[in-house]
Amino acid sequence: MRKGSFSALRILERAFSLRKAHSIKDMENTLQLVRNIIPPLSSTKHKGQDGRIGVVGGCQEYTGAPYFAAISALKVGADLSHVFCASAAAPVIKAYSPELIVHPVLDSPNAVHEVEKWLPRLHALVVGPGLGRDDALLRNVQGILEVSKARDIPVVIDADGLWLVAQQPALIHGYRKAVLTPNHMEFSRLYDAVLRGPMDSDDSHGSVLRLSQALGNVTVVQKGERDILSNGQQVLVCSQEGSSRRCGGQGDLLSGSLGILVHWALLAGPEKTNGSSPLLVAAFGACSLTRQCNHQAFQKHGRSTTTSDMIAEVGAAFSKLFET
Ligand SMILES: NC(=O)C1=CN([C@@H]2O[C@H](COP(=O)(O)OP(=O)(O)OC[C@H]3O[C@@H](n4cnc5c(N)ncnc54)[C@H](O)[C@@H]3O)[C@@H](O)[C@H]2O)[C@@H](O)CC1
Ligand SMILES: Nc1ncnc2c1ncn2[C@@H]1O[C@H](COP(=O)(O)OP(=O)(O)OP(=O)(O)O)[C@@H](O)[C@H]1O
Ligand SMILES: [Mg+2]
Repeated sequence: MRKGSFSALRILERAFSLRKAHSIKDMENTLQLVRNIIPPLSSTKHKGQDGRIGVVGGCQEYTGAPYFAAISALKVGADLSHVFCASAAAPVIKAYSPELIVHPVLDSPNAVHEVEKWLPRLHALVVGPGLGRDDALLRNVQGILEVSKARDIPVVIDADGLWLVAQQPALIHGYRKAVLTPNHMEFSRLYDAVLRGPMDSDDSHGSVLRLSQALGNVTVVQKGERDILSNGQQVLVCSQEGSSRRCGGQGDLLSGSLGILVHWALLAGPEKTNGSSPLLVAAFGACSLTRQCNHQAFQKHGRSTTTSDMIAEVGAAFSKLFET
């Protein structure tokens, strides 16, 4: 190798390691903000006080996704976790877990009312895991989103909930208590629908920032090799070590965890997040936790790792990241 190209390589290596050190420091600072929003365990609290979460999703085809989301909210620390699903999915989800409260209402003609009557008792909704794309169900979910917004309930929107938002961005435009958690495909579909053009794949920070701004500063979490999070003002990157195992359901773990973290973050407020947006801090917490669960499960199970193995790691991963 020529001398000039050798020193250029050294400079590049140094720049890379400085950037890495900088991003590790940023990650640690943001993890500290997540720690600040976690409510202390206390013997004086009553059931429900640390969070009651509702998951809206689950149809004939998909029963795993709403289960993963709802059980993850409980494992992270919610006291009660409800699932509002289509009637065909309910007995299956109930059979997975006695810990979930399951309402077979989503395909009923009164679906919006059936969910709305529970809203005064819920702190946050996770809308979309395993919802499917049936028009009648999506119309009901549109109504549920409208009544939830009217009551100022925080909503995490994932999976087929994002399909609905791509059809009707006005549904959540400007709603500051919404967080969207698109995967690669969901992000490009949303970007196309909202910004009326393909995203620039060489500028993922800019794309996430622009999508959030175009949606009226709704918080957007683009999941991927690195998760990129923005509220249209600030951009955070989560590159917590995970693994190369990409089994289905990991996004459901993320959206369910985020449901409870969003509630905790809003309760704690910006004083506890050092002026950063509570929703961004919550989203950073859920991304780090999901990736840490993936890392720990992969250490034990390698290629056979599934989302159930990751859920079994939630307790240890939470302690490692947030209870140090
Ligand atoms: N056990 C279950 O019940 C599960 C159900 N699921 C549900 O399945 C439904 C459809 O979800 P999908 O995520 O398949 O959504 P889509 O139907 O939009 O498909 C996304 C597609 O993008 C591909 N993709 C993902 N990341 C990519 C990347 N980085 N580059 C290129 N392609 C990429 C995936 O292979 C998938 O085929 C949702 O309701 C979802 O909740 C999933 O959550 C997985 C688990
Ligand atoms: N290439 C990758 N490397 C490391 N982590 C990744 C990678 N892609 C996604 N992840 C992580 O996996 C988790 C789920 O993201 P993913 O893109 O699989 O969501 P999803 O497609 O919605 O999942 P689901 O199957 O639940 O619908 C996120 O925490 C994300 O950070
Ligand atoms: Mg998904």
